[in-house]
Amino acid sequence: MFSTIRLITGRSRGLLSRATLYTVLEMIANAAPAGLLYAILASLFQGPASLKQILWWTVLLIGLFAVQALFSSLGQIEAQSNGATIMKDVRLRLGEHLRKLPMGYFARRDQGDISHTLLTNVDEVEMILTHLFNHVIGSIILPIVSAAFLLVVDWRLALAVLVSVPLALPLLYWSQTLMSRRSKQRQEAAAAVHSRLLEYVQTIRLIKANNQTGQRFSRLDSAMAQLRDDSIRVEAMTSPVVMLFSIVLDLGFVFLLLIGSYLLEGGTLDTAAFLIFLVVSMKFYQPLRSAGAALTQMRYMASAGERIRGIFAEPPLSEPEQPQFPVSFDIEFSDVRFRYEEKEVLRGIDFRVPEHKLIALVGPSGAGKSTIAGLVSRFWDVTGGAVRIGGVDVRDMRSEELLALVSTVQQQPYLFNETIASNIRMGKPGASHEEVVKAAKAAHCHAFIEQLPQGYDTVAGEGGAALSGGEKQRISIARAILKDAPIVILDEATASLDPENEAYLQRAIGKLAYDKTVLVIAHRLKTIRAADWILVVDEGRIVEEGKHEDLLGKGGLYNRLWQEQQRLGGWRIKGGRLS
Ligand SMILES: Nc1ncnc2c1ncn2[C@@H]1O[C@H](COP(=O)(O)OP(=O)(O)OP(=O)(O)O)[C@@H](O)[C@H]1O
Repeated sequence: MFSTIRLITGRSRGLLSRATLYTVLEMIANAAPAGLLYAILASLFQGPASLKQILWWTVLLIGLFAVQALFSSLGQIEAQSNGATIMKDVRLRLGEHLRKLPMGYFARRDQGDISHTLLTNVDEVEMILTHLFNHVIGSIILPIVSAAFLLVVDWRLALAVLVSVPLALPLLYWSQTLMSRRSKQRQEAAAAVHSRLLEYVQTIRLIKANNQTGQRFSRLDSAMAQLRDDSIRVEAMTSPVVMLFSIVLDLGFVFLLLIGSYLLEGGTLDTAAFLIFLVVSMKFYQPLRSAGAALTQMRYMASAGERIRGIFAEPPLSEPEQPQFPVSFDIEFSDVRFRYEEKEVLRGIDFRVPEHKLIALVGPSGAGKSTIAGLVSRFWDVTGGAVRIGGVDVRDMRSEELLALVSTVQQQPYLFNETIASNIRMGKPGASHEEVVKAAKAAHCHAFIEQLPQGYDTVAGEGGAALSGGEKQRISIARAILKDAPIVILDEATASLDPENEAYLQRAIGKLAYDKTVLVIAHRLKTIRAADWILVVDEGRIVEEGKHEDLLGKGGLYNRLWQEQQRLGGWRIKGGRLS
C-alpha cells in the first residue's frame, strides 16, 4: 500500500514528514495529562491538596490541552496543504503522461474509465495524504506512548492491557486482505458507473432522437446495481472482521479489571495506580480501534492508487535519442503496415505527397483513410515500413516538434468551453487579438463572431453547442490558419452543409491550404476533383491512384464511387416524397 503511494507521489515523497512530526507531538501532549492525573491521584490519596497545588495542576492541564490543540491544528494544516500540493503535482504529471501516450491507449480504454481515475481515484489518494495517513499515525503513536507510561507505572497490569493486541492483529491483517481482494472489483464497478453516466450525458441528444431513453437508462441502471452489490459485498465482508478486531482488542480491558482487582485485593497494587490504568487504557484501545478502521479504509483507497499507477505504467511513445528536424515538408509512406491490436488495417501503403501539393484519400468507409492520416501525426507507430516528412522518419522527430508541423481539421471539430478567441488562439498560444481576428477573417467566421452577444469573448459552450456545425468547422479552420503549420490534414465533413455555409467553408479551406502540403480525407468526391493527386484506398491498400479524369476513365472503384454519389446527389422532395 505505502509503496503504491510512494510510487505515485514520486519525487514529492517526504513532504509529509513535518505533518507526521506534529502528529507525534500532538499525541505526546494528548498522553501527558495521564501522567499529571496519576500524580494528582497519588497526592490526593495521601491527603487534601492545597489551593496553590490545585491551581498549578489546572494551569498545567490547560497548558497541555493548548499544546495538543496547537500541534493538532498545525498537523492538519500541514497535511492538508502538503497533500494537496503533492496531488496537484500528481494530477499534472498524469495529464502530461496521458498526452504522451499513443492514441491506441485511448481507443482501448473507456473515456469514463480514464476520467474516473483522474477525478475520483486521485481524490481518494489525496484523502489518504490529507487525512487518513496522519490519523493512522496518531492512532498508533498514542497507544505506544500510553503503553510506555503504563509499563512504568505497573508492568504487570500493563501486560494485561497489552495482551489483547497480538490476539487482535491477525484479524486486522485478515480485514486488510479481504479489502485488497474486494476493493479492485468495487473500483471497477465505480468506474463503470462513471463511464455509463458520461455516455448517458454526452449522448442525451442522440438518445432522445432515437427514443432510446429507457434502453440506455437500463445500462446505467445495471451499472449502478452492480456498484451497489459490490459496495454491500465490501462492507459485508470487511466490517464484521473489523468489528471482531475491536472486540478482541477490548478483551484487554476485561483482563485489566480481573488482574487489577486481584492485585488490589492482595495489596500489591495501590488504588491510584489502578484508577489511572482504568483511565489510560481508554487512550490505548480507542485509538487502536480507530486505526484498524482507518487502515482498512486506506487499503481500499490504495486500490485507487493502483489504478493511477496503471496509467503511469503505460509506456509513452518513444522519443528519439538523436532527434532530427526536416527542412522540407513532403510526406512519404513507404510500405506502411499497421494493425490495431490484432486487426491489420493497412497492408503496404506507398505514396508521396510532394511539398505544397494537395492529395486526396478516398475510398469506402473503413478502408483505412483516417488511420493513414493519424500516422502522419504519429498518433500510433506503424507496425511495418515508415512514415517520413521531408525524408525524416516521424519516429526520429521530437513528438512536440512533429505535432507543431501538422494542423488537423477534424470532421467533427471540438470547441472548448472557453471564449471563441481562446478557442482560435489554441492554434498559437500567445497570439495577439489582431492575429486572432485576422485568422478568423481568413476563415470567414469574423462576421458571425461579431454578431455573437460578446463577440470574440462569447463562451463557445460545452463542446461548442451554441454554434452550428458549419460555424464550428470554420472556427477550427481559423485555429489551424493561426497555427500556420506547413502540413494540413483535412477530414472533410460527411454531412452536407447548406450552400452558403459550404461556399464559406470551401473558401476558408482554400486559405488554410494555400502554400501547404495537404492531405484531404474526402467523403464527397466532387470537392476534390481539382486535387493534385487522388489515392483510392480499399481494405488497407491503395487500389488506384491518379487525377480525377484519369481515375474516372479507368472504370474502377473510383468511377463506381463517383457514379454512386452522382446518382444519390442528395435527397430532395419529389411528388410529396423524399427521393
Ligand atoms: N481504434 C481502433 N481500434 C480497432 N480498430 C479500429 C480502430 N480505429 C479504426 N479501426 C478499424 O480500422 C479500419 C480502418 O478504419 P479507418 O477509420 O481508418 O477507416 P476510414 O476509411 O477512415 O473510415 P471512414 O471513412 O468511415 O471514416 C476499420 O475497419 C476500423 O473498424
